[in-house]
Order: sequence, then C-alpha cells, then structure tokens
Amino acid sequence: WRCYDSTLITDDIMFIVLIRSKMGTMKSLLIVCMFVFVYSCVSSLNNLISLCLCLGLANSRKDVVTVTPWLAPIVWEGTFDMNILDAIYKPQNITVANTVFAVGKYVQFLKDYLESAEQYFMLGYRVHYYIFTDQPEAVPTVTLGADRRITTLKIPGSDRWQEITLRRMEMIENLIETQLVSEADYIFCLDVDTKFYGHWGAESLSRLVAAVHFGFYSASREHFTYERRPESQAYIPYGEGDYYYGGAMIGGLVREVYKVTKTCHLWLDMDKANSIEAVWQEESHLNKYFLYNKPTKLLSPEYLWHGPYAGNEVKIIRFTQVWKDASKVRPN
Ligand SMILES: CC(=O)N[C@H]1[C@@H](OP(=O)(O)OP(=O)(O)OC[C@H]2O[C@@H](n3ccc(=O)[nH]c3=O)[C@H](O)[C@@H]2O)O[C@H](CO)[C@H](O)[C@@H]1O
Ligand SMILES: [Mn+2]
Repeated sequence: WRCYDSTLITDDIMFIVLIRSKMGTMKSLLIVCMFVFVYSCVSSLNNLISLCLCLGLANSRKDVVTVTPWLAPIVWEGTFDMNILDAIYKPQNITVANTVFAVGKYVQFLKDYLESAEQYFMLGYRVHYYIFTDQPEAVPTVTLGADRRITTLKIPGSDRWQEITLRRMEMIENLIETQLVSEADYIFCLDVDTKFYGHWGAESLSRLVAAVHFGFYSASREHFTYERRPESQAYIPYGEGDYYYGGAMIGGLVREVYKVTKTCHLWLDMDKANSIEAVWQEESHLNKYFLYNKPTKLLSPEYLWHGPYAGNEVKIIRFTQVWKDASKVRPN
C-alpha cells in the first residue's frame, strides 16, 4: 500500500526523472517498460497505479518546481490524477474538519466562504466546518451538501486584529484536544476573508500540509518576511529557511496539526511574556515550525492566491484572498 505514503511515491518519481535524464528517450522507455513489467508482477495493484501516476504526471510541469529538496510534493495543476487519488482516499471514509474564524466585521466574509466551499472544497468527502465567532447569530444559513455540516463555536471578540489572528492557534489546539481527535481525520485551518474558485480535493491531503505564500513563491529566502529579532521564539536567521508559508492555511492529519498549534501557542505565550509580538503574528511562528518540522506536502499558490486573476505559473485559482479594506473591517 505504498500509495498512502507520499514520500514513497516521490521516490518513484525521482527514479523515473533520473533515468530519463541519464539516457536517451528510447532506452529509458525500454527500461521503464521492463521495470513496469517486473513491478506489476511483484507488486500489488495499488503500487502499479502509483507508478503509472508517476510516469504520466511527474514531468508534466516543467515551468515550476514540483518537489521540495526533502522530497515532499508541491501540488500544481497538471501534477496529479484525481481518479487515482479518489480511489485511494474515498474507501478510507475520512472526515475532513475545516476551521474558520469570523470575529467582528469579518462575519461578512462567511457567506461567500461557505457557499464557495460547498462548490469546490473536498466534494465527495465528509466535511465538518467549525466556525469560531463572537456573533453566532450572524452565521449565514447555507445549503450544505450531503454529509457536510457546520458547528458554530462562540468566542470572545477583541479590539486588536493581531490578537484575533494569533489566538487561532490556541483555540484550534483546544478544539482538537476536546473534540476533533475523535471526530475527524484531516483538518484544514483557513482564513475567512477568502473564496474558493476551483477544485480543492484529496490531492491536498497528507500528514502535514503547508501553502506557499503567493507573495514569495519566486522570491529568494533573503526576501522572506520571517521574524528576524532573536528575542522572538519565531526568529529565523538570514541564510535559513526553505519557503515562506502563508498563515491562512494549515492542513494535515488532526494529530499533526495539533502539534503545530500546541507548539505555536507555547511560543506565542513565551513571546507575550517577553513583551514581543512577531512581525506577522502566528504566521511567523508557523514558518519557524515548518522550518524544523518539514511539511510532507506543499500546496502551490493555486491554493492561496490573492485575487481573481491567475498568474504565469498559476493556471488555476482554487482558493484566494478576497479584497478587503483593512481599515474598515479590522477593529484597529
Ligand atoms: C494570506 C495569508 O497568509 N494571510 C495571513 C496574513 O494576513 P491577513 O491580512 O490575511 O490577515 P487577516 O486580517 O485576514 O486575519 C486573519 C484571519 O483572522 C480572522 N480575523 C481577523 C481580524 C478580525 O477582525 N476578525 C477575524 O475574524 C479571520 O479569520 C481572518 O481571515 O497574516 C496574518 C497574521 O498577521 C495571518 O497569518 C493571515 O492568515
Ligand atoms: Mn486573510
């Protein structure tokens, strides 16, 4: 059952890429055919499916990097086959939790968020939205698909937007601890000032999933806006760092995301005790966490974009920030 382990699939991809670059196309094709034959004789059907996926799709995007230096896939349009992925994940009967916070004026984003999620997010899977808000009465009534439901959780408001965004770590940690360990398999924690515009499905599932921030996917690491003050727990020195990840998306197995939120909550508390707030609040801490706990899958900026128009490499927008006048919607 190698398909369940993304790193093993990646091994296969690397093997194919390696022989294609070392030999001519005909020779490598012959070797691949022999390999497929031997492979199919000795492996399960699932292994063969995994190999076919790699043969067909591994090199289909030449304009973008599709694998990290630690061999985690970076998900771009054209690098995966939904039929194969659904054949793997659907039989597992998984439940996907989705947390979203709508505090103060941000409740206005809920309608579009939920309606678009119902059109594109994890269709065909059991989805449970958990909406944290200070105004449960303002949660819109949205028609949900079969096997999809909403739980509204009342939380206090705040007069600082930074406090609202960074407190998400602690609240998600508590939710997982008290409920989700027994209620869900995977979780995605997303920003609410957003909208889905395209398919977001099982290709996004893995043990620990991060999204490459749209502003930095082609930037060099010196330009990443990591926290640079050594006094903060989020500190990352110049010369270190892999990618700059967006705070608007944390995903993965419930138990893995629990570790993210617990650790970041601890670091946020330590910073608070030292009267320091990281430059991008919990996003800075998240970047520190992912530097030392590498995500097993990265979502390309298709999954965290910043407007309705696609870019050069971004051929499809799946999930995007919506425009907001921060001075009008934030409390400070
Ligand atoms: C695209 C992206 O990666 N965005 C991140 C970025 O700025 P953003 O400008 O995207 O932050 P933001 O104002 O959207 O706040 C993040 C989230 O906190 C919630 N919220 C915030 C304010 C408020 O009054 N009410 C409320 O409910 C809401 O769910 C919102 O989506 O940096 C923030 C930390 O500084 C977060 O890490 C965001 O996820
Ligand atoms: Mn946002």
